[in-house]
Amino acid sequence: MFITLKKSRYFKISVNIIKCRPRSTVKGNVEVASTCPEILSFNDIPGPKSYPVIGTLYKYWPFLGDYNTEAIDKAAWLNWRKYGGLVREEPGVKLLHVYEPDLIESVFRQKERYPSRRSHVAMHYYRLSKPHIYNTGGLLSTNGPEWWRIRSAFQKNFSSPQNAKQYIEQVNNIVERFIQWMQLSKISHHDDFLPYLNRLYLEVIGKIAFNEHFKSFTPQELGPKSRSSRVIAAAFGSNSGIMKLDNGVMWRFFETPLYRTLVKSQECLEKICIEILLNRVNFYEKDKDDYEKSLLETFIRLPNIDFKDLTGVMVDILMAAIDTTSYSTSFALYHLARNQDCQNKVFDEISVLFPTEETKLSADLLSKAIYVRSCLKESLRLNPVAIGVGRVLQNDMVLKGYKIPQGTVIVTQNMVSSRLPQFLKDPLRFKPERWIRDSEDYENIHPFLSLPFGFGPRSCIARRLAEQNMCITLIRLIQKYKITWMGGELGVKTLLINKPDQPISLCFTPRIK
Ligand code: HEM
Repeated sequence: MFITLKKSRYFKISVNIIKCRPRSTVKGNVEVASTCPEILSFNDIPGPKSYPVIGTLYKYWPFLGDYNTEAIDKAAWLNWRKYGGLVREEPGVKLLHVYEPDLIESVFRQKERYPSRRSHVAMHYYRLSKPHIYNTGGLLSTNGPEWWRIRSAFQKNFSSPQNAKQYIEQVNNIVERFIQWMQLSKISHHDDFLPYLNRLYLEVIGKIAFNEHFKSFTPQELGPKSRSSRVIAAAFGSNSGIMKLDNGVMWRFFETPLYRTLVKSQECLEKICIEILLNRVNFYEKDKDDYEKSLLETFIRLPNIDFKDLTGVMVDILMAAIDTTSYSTSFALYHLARNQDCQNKVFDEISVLFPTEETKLSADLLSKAIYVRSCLKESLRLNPVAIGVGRVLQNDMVLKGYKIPQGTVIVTQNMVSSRLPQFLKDPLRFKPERWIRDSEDYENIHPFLSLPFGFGPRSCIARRLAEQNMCITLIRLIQKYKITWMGGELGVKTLLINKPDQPISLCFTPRIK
């Protein structure tokens, strides 16, 4: 007798117990359960054919393989259709793709003292080869107790709600200056808006994190060789090669062009960070009372954190802050520009919360901008910057009747799952109301379906700041302009961070007062 197990809570509870339990089998994309006493092995999990020595690595090889690393989401879709909710691969490591939110939850509910990721492997190698500059591979790439040493030191100042709130005014001022610059520069839909958002968020993170004004909208800084242009290019140069390097092996034997780009980008970021850091250390020592509080200022006073730890975290911040926030804002603007009814609701909400342009943007008003925040949530569901979340399993576990050994690299496929009709209604539609409790379109969405900032102690350290910064940008832009989308259907290039695959072509029409 077969029963469907797709949403079974009983099944969710059973996945951690290695005993006789019902297990499901997958036939194409249809999941059915059978009563079966034994736990199956990792190799029994459906997935592409694995060969001796190379495993499934051939799938990633240029010309031979059918995976395009810049369109890895397409491969994830095909695998889901072909193999179902768990997909096994072996590109040099045991790799498991997990699609169903119940199973994703089980993975994250494992008690792990130091949740680990296998990513930024080449960057980790590069930083450890420079012990005079770095103590560790940094927050993004380090695992184990050394990761926790730096994460626990930095996270209080980074993540607490109180800490995020204190930057509202500074960020608002930067966004308002940006809008004035847009007006003066007569930005039109012929311009790609993304590079301007990169500059905006460089200004924002520069101010919040280092109290550094990059002046990136001045004519000199808009040039390609300026400091701000080099930082933005180096952050992108670091991020865009990470996934290919993680999947490649040649860089371990000789300096491949991609590894060289990574090294050059890291060198550029570390040089600029060290200059800022030296400046700040001297400044704080001279004049302790007269400064604007930046993250760096609080970090410098941390016990057990030295200059090399600070360099690592500053480079991580520049790498992690610019592309993520500007891509996410681009997608939010895209969805709002294509869904004028939603944009009108945002405008109505803003008009009530901010009756005049002089109304001060406060933490209290931001917390009341429920529709704006739901739009962001909905946009991040449809277009998360990462296809999913990666973890290295610390202990053996059983998932859907299969034994998953310790050391397996798990990739949760939230981007695909978040677009599946099994898990929410009308999934391809941009519908912020689905997140609003008192709306009639509210859906009780599984909490592990959309995880744009990851989950648990290893989740994005800057989530609150990033959400707040994007909210402020959306509020100020939509307050001023009716925004229309002038491009085609927007897709993604999967470069570790999902980049819009075409220019952000927006028409900004000033709203009539
Ligand atoms: C919309 C903006 C952003 C998104 C969607 C985002 C998303 C993510 C995700 C998915 C992770 C991995 C989480 C996990 O493994 O569970 C992450 C980690 C991280 N993010 Fe963000 N992020 C954003 C902005 C930022 C900003 C602005 C910063 C820095 C100021 C930042 C710094 C970091 C760092 C340092 C980590 C590594 C944390 C660790 O491993 O302990 N992120 N982020």
